[in-house]
Amino acid sequence: MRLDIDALNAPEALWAADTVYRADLFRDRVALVSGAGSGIGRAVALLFARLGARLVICGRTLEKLDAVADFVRAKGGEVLAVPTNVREPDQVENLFAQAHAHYGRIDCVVNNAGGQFPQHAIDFTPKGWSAVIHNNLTGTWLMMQRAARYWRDQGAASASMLRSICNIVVVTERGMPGVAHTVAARAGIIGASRTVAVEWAPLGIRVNCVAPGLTATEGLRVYPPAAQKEFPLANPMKRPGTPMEIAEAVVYLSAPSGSFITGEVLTVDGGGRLWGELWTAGRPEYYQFS
Ligand SMILES: CCCCC/C=C/C(=O)SCCNC(=O)CCNC(=O)[C@H](O)C(C)(C)COP(=O)(O)OP(=O)(O)OC[C@H]1O[C@@H](n2cnc3c(N)ncnc32)[C@H](O)[C@@H]1OP(=O)(O)O
Ligand SMILES: NC(=O)C1=CN([C@@H]2O[C@H](COP(=O)(O)OP(=O)(O)OC[C@H]3O[C@@H](n4cnc5c(N)ncnc54)[C@H](OP(=O)(O)O)[C@@H]3O)[C@@H](O)[C@H]2O)C=CC1
Repeated sequence: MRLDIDALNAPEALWAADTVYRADLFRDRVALVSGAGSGIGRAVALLFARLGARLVICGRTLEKLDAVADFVRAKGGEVLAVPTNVREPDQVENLFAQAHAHYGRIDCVVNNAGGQFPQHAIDFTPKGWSAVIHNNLTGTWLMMQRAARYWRDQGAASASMLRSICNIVVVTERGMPGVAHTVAARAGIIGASRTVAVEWAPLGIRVNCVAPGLTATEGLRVYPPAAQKEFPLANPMKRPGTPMEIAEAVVYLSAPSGSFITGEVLTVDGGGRLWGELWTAGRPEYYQFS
């Protein structure tokens, strides 16, 4: 399979890509995107910026954030970049404090930061399991809860406020061999999202998830060549999704187009939930065809 990862993720290409949304959709809004220095998070941040949003972006690596921020500013957009490890409560606190001090408001939060390593579950060490659970379950949870407290402290919501949380997860229905730790973490986020969609509705907050299937980002390079070779078998379309396709789904849920949607998981996987095989750590002999 030829994955044109660099071309699909180039900021200029993302900025020029077709979008179904109107250019002022997020004018005067503030969108906070985690893990925005690369891949899906960067595509989401750039789409928000193209649609008029002022950005808060975070991730652990300042250089990656600066590159995105410089690009957006060169296009006339406004960005606050705050290096943050979402696993650390104090850093999450600092992120929201800086965002409020800078803009005085936050409208949408996209919890995209995350990742894992491929390994057969029987070989997980306690430390490896914990690292993935902390990154993807605890980190996303800390961001969700901080956002809800922020909006609660802002007072009653008005009809014009978005107050949207969108969590990037994985498709969990059939599990995913080779990444059981991340499937466990993301299933936890889906369950928590459905629960707080109810608890936080009185605060005017909507909570949804986007579950991408195989998506062509830099992140795929951590997978072994044997797994990468089989990635076209991941869905009936026999291709990876693009970061722009995921970004359009995130915007759909975050914008007024999603105003009657909460507690939902929007799967964007080319039908991979219905047909396909994704052996992230390679196909075991037992499952070979011959
Ligand atoms: C095609 C498949 C689709 C599946 C759907 C999802 C796709 C994607 O998400 S695409 C990619 C997204 N991006 C990434 O996954 C980024 C790369 N991953 C990581 O950064 C790490 O995996 C991390 C999430 C665990 C990073 O956390 P961190 O705390 O920084 O972890 P450490 O590097 O310190 O490692 C802690 C601990 O974890 C075990 N471990 C880490 N890497 C591996 C590995 N490659 N193989 C086996 N075990 C690993 C290990 O126990 C580490 O401890 P030490 O042994 O003491 O280093
Ligand atoms: N690509 C795919 O096929 C799929 C991806 N996903 C999920 O989508 C999200 C984005 O992945 P993708 O763009 O592909 O891969 P990337 O690896 O490019 O993106 C992950 C981003 O998250 C940041 N990040 C990771 N851990 C933390 C942390 N603790 N605190 C703050 N930032 C963090 C990373 O930056 P830094 O290291 O600088 O902190 C990086 O920018 C992830 O949650 C991923 O698991 C889900 C399904 C499929």
